[in-house]
Amino acid sequence: MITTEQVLAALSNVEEPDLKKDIVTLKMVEDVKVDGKKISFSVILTTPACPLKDLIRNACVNAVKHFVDKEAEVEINMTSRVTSKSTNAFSNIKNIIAVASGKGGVGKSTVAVNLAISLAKKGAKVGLIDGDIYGPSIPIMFQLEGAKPYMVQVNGQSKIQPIEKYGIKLLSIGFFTDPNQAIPWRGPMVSSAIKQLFNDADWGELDYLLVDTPPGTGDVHITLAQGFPLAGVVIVTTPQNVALADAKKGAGMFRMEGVKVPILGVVENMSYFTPVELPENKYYIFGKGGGNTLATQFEVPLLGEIPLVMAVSEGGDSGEPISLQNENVVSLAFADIAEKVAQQVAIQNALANKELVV
Ligand SMILES: Nc1ncnc2c1ncn2[C@@H]1O[C@H](COP(=O)(O)OP(=O)(O)OP(=O)(O)O)[C@@H](O)[C@H]1O
Repeated sequence: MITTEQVLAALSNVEEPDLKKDIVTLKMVEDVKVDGKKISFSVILTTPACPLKDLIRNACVNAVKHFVDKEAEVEINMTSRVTSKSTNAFSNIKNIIAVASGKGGVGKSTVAVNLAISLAKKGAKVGLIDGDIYGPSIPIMFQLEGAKPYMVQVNGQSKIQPIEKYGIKLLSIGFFTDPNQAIPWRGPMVSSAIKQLFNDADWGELDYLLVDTPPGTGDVHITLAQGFPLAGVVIVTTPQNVALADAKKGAGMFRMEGVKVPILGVVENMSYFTPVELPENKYYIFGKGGGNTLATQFEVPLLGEIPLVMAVSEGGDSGEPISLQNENVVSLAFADIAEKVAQQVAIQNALANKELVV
């Protein structure tokens, strides 16, 4: 007769490739049930966007068949519980991810929005803060210009209710300012506005809260890096040398002593132009390989390369970001980037919690 102990012993041969420990030691296996040759259990991944899901599932099936019974009928419920740093002060927001660039106009907001949508499509609970005080573009990208968030009472306190669209909870500085009026932002004002978006809003439970930051390194970045337990930062660049040089400075700020925010990786946007009618033709109009060089210099992954495609800017302007579509080259690229970001967050959390030693 097969026992649950035998199943667990077999599964202790399955290694989580990123965390480099077996899935039983990592407490990723739950609800083991045995009924004759029918064996079922749950595997709890570190994120619903886990790129290793199929690999781990296959390894589990193989381990049970190899070590327990080759005729076993294995049923696995692949589920997830998103991890967080144990020092994270927010009990409801598991991971805050900043999206930053050195230069303006490289597609930072485009990446932040499509990344948020791609993570939500994988089943994660996602929030997005538009912290680009100088040019908040998220209201336009979600067709929410002029929208005003409601206030709600939470435990006797008045809180801002984020606006929900496409399954994402959103707050933008743009919801509280007049788009026709330029605001002379001073350091302390910036800092308190950003803090309010976090602390005075009713975010509920979130797996990932993405923050779109202004270009460069300024008060928003300092406030975030010093005041919040960031899970990491995603650096967006285009391939040109000028963009790369600025991206290097931007990324460098997060590496400074006293800041030390993990860089999750580099996204190269507008990597090449591809005509709709000839998708196999790639024209590297801004140069080739810059994002990869930057990622190598910082010893971080290149998370992906997004082509220059008209549908991306059309999606942004019309309030229907391209990642809402399914079988599209760009939305597939963003889906892949979302998996890689979630994977890097899980690795950084494991490192911070001393569950992973490198
Ligand atoms: N891969 C792409 N293909 C085509 N157009 C793109 C692509 N990425 C971004 N764009 C367009 O380029 C413009 C700038 O993008 P976006 O606003 O995302 O940049 P940003 O870096 O956030 O800018 P800012 O400096 O204002 O914060 C937008 O019109 C956007 O739709």
